[in-house]
Amino acid sequence: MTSSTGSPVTLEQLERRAGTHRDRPSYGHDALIACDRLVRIFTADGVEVQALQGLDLLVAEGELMALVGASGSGKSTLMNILAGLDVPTAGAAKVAGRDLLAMDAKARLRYRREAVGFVWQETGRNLLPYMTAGQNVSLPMQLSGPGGRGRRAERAARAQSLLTMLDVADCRDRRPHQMSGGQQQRVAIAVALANSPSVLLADEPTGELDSATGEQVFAAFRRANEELGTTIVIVTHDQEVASEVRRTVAIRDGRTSSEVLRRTEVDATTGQESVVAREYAMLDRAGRLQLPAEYTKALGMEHRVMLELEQDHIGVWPDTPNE
Ligand SMILES: Nc1ncnc2c1ncn2[C@@H]1O[C@H](COP(=O)(O)OP(=O)(O)OP(=O)(O)O)[C@@H](O)[C@H]1O
Repeated sequence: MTSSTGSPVTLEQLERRAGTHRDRPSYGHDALIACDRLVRIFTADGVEVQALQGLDLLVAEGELMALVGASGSGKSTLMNILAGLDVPTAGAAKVAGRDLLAMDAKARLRYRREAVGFVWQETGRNLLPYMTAGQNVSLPMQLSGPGGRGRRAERAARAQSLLTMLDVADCRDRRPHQMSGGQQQRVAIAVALANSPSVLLADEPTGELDSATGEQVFAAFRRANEELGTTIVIVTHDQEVASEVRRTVAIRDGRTSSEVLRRTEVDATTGQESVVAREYAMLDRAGRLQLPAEYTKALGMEHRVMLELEQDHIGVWPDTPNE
């Protein structure tokens, strides 16, 4: 074997290299959500659908982030896995220290009750129709652990404070059909937060609402994130929601393909604040990079491209065999 300089690699160098690798912290060791080469294959009528094709995703504790992607790209499949409702075919997924592939039925139930909360698009799926908002929020606390969480009065007090935080205290004694869609979704967030989950997952939570109401619901997520520190992942088609979070991750064909990061910059002379957004392509751990379809189409890139390593960047050119 030779090194990059052409000289033979010594045993000592190989050992040192192996040692560095051993000491390196594992992928996503400090992330609250770590998906590593996640694969989910569905078989329907003998046909295989690869809904997730080696998806990598890290979410830090305390983040409020959005997932976007075309219909069928795998967003709901990922959310169902993170919610503990579905199990991946291969890969690894850890949420709040729990290995989602290794949980038995009992651990999975506890995970769903205590570690994650979810809010779905269909308002009717989030709340029990015959219970008031206050009862809906108290229920998960009652169901968790032996004897439920705290006494009845404590549960009612917590329900009241969550409803107040999310600006729907006036709905406490109303049943879902007596509330607007936006109020129902905010009560649903309170239900999801009842057992102080580490992660709150929301699949198109503003999908059935008009934009003004959707904004109020998004404000409720933001409040939960800021006041309780809950990590929140929202799947959305809503451009408004996607542009209001610090990080938006796009999923394409069952993989994370690009990411938009936003940060606030303050103008040195005027002191005025503005949000600067920057788009990044994802580089997976095997070095694979997914080029945006519009870029490859614009330059007629297909099958293979030419690469050149420059001092501070890598050049990518269309394959032009006749030149
Ligand atoms: N239970 C299932 N059985 C078979 N195929 C499925 C199943 N669930 C999802 N799929 C397929 O997996 C792919 C990803 O679906 P998924 O629902 O995760 O996409 P999505 O990004 O959430 O789409 P949308 O935005 O329309 O909800 C699709 O091709 C879908 O048809």
